[in-house]
Amino acid sequence: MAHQFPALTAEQKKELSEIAQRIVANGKGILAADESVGTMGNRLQRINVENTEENRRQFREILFSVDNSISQSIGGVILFHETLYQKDSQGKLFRNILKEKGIVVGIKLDQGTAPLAGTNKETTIQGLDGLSQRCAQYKKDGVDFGKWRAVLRIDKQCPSPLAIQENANALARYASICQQNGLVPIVEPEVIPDGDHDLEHCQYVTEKVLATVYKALNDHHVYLEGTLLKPNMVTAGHACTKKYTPQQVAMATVTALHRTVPAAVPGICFLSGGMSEEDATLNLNAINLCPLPKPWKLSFSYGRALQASALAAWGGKAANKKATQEAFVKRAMVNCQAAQGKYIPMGSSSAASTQSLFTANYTY
Ligand SMILES: O=P(O)(O)OC[C@@]1(O)O[C@H](CO)[C@@H](O)[C@@H]1O
Repeated sequence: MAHQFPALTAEQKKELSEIAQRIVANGKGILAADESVGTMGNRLQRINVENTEENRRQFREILFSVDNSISQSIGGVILFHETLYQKDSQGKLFRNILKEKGIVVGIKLDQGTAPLAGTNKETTIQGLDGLSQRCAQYKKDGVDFGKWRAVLRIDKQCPSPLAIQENANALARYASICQQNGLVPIVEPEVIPDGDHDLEHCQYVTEKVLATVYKALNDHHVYLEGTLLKPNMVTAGHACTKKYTPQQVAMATVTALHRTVPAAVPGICFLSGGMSEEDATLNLNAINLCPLPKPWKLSFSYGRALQASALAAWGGKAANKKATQEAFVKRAMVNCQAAQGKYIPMGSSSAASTQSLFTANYTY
C-alpha cells in the first residue's frame, strides 16, 4: 500500500533529486567553505592572519572569483551564514557569483555541539529549533542545499548507542525539514579520526553509525534520491602506529558503504577529516578504483583538503591572489579526476599539500 501521508509531492521530489545530481555530475564535488567564525580563526592563525570579517571575506573572494572553468570540478559550495550575505569588492553578492558559474549554493545549518550528559564526553548537535524558518529564508535567498555535521568519537565506550541514536535522529529530523523547504540535505555523520584504533575498528564503527542513520532517515520519510551523504573515509585513528595504503582504506570504506548505504542515494561526498591534501586525493582515487559494486557517485566535500595550500599561498596578502587561485584550482581539478578514478600523481607534491591537517578533538 502506498504511503497514506506522503511527505513530498512528485514536483518536490523531482526538484530535490535534480539538485543532488547536479552537484555530483561528471566527477564534480563540493568546496566546504562553511567554516564557522571560530574554525576560520584557527585556519587564519596558522598563517598569522587576524580573524576579522574583512580577512575572511577577502580570502573567500579570491576563491570564488576564479575563472568559470572551476564549474567543471566544483558542483556546489557550502557557505557559512556570514558568507552568504557578503559581497566581492565590486559589490556583487558571493552567492550570485557562484550561481553565475553554474555552482549550487549550500549553507551550514547545524549550530554546534552540546554535551550528552552521562556519556564519555559525547555530544549531540543543536539547531533544530527554528530550522524550518531558517531553511525557508535561505531558499528565498538562493540556497539549494544544506549541511549538518554530527560528530562521533571512537574511545572507551564510544560511540555509545545513545550518541549514535541521538545523532542519527537529529540528522534525520534535519533532513526532513530541509526537504520540506526545497533544500537537499547533506547528511554528515563524521566519525572523527582521533584515537589509536586500527582500520578494522573504524570500519566496524562507521558501519554501525551509517546503518543507524539510514534507519532514522527511513523512519522520518526522507526521500533518499534527494539527499547526499558526507561521511568520513574509513581510516585508522590518527595515533595508530600501523599505516595503511590507499587501497586498504578504499576497500574498508567501500565495504562499509556497500553494507549500509542504499543505492537510491545519488552521491557520497567524503569529508577530508585532517588528511593531507594529497592523501585525500589519493584515497578518493583508490575508492573509485575499488573493485566492489559502487552504485553511487563517490566524490568529495573537502574543507581543509581543498583550501590548505591556497591559504598558505595567500598568507593574507592581496598580491598573492594569482598563486592562491592556482593552488585552489589545482586541488579542485585533481579531486575531480580522483572522483572518476583518473588521478595520476605527477612529479613531486608541494610541501603544503602533503602536510597533515589533523586538529585534535575537532568537534566544531
Ligand atoms: O574535514 P574537512 O574536509 O576539513 O571539513 C569537513 C567539514 O564538514 O568540517 C568543517 C567543520 O564543520 C566544515 O567546515 C566542513 O564542511
